[in-house]
Amino acid sequence: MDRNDTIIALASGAGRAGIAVVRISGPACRFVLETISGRVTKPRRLELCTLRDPGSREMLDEALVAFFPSPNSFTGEDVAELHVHGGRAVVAAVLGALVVIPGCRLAEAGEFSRRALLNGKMDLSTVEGLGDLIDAETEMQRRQAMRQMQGDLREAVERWRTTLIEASAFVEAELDFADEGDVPHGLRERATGLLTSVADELRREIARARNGERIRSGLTVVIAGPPNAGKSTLLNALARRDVAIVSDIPGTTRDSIEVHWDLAGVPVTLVDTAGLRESQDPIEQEGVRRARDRARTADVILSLRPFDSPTEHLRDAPGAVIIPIRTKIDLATEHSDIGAQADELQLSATTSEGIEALVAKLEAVAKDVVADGGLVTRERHREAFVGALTLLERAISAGPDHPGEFFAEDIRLAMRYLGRVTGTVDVEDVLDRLFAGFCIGK
Ligand SMILES: Nc1nc2c(ncn2[C@@H]2O[C@H](COP(=O)(O)OP(=O)(O)OP(=O)(O)O)[C@@H](O)[C@H]2O)c(=O)[nH]1
Ligand SMILES: [K+]
Ligand SMILES: [Mg+2]
Repeated sequence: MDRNDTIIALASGAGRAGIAVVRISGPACRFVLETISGRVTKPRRLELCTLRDPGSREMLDEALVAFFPSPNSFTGEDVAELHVHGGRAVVAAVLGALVVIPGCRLAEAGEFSRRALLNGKMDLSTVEGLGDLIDAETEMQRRQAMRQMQGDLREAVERWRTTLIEASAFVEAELDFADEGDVPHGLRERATGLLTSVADELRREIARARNGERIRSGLTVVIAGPPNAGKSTLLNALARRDVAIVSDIPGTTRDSIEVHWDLAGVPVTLVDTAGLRESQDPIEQEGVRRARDRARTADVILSLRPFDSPTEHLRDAPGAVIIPIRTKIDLATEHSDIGAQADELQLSATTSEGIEALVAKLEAVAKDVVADGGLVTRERHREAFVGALTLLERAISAGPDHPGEFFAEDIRLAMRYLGRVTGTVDVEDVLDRLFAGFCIGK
């Protein structure tokens, strides 16, 4: 991947559209404009130009052209945008004409953003925010991505790093004075005070991290319970679609069936599972194994049991919210009813009783997640925060007799962890993975 190449890509979505945007970035940008549109247009103005094939001079399209000279552009390099008519053949012809210009080639996935990062226009956390913004499917994902793209995470990390640098300065001073055998009072205490303030903030963000990750990647809600509890019926009712097969034969559902759902702006994957029971049938056994697997990693478990079954609800799912539900209550008679357990939601898919209350409960869970979202949106951030916190806690608890050199080293390593979040250190580790998920032209 040569950084001196001028890169070209369709920046808008593929397929038929009114307008398509072709983006160009790199040192040959001016030459490209001269070649294809006859002139370099005025900076940051849209100008109507006739695009011509560089070889045959045949007209390719009428386009609005914008030129963003370096360094005031998305990538920091000379950038141009060609707003062409969005037909597939138009786009193919324009791209075809551009890539034969010397020094030009098609961009790789995420290459524009990578250049923006390498040229200091963005840091790793804001590039991630941009990626998430483009992938955002729900309102809360959009808001979260926007905050990160605008630099909320970066600013916090930079603030903490500044505080830690200040703390290091006190320790350095202490080490200097120690050489002279006359250490002024309170330097270590002041350094420890600064570390404590950063550690407190890190701890708070780590506590909220799961919620931030849930907003980004979605909540998993698993419907679990014995065969014929009405799990598939409930999935269909919530999805308002006939997604899963329902029958009065126990063991109908084998595979886990997933439906995507937008719950108060939070993306949700709703999973219907095989009825939990002992079975001789190897396929059903596998279904039950998958059901238990999904329940183990769920954020919310809808634990179902029919009104006439004494089944115990799942209770031991660490980290998950469990909503116990008693189903088919439309069928309950004095003889058959074995009674409600405390905290059970009463539900009938036939009469729709309880459905609204269940949705309200789920929305409340989603709202709690959103209300306590915080700065962390990815496991990568959480790991860096945990790493930094561990070192700060070690330094804080070591006490005043801890050698200053060790204290300073812990601070330095903690700063290194924080630097991973914004990409000031170890950036290459993360880049390839991050940009692989990007589309071409981003
Ligand atoms: N009367 C009544 N019948 C229901 C209700 N919910 C489900 N049923 C019936 O109960 C039977 C089982 O429903 P399913 O949705 O297939 O149950 P399941 O839990 O998915 O069953 P498995 O996939 O076999 O584990 C079907 O005949 C449904 O029509 C309800 O609220 N009231
Ligand atoms: K069934
Ligand atoms: Mg089922």
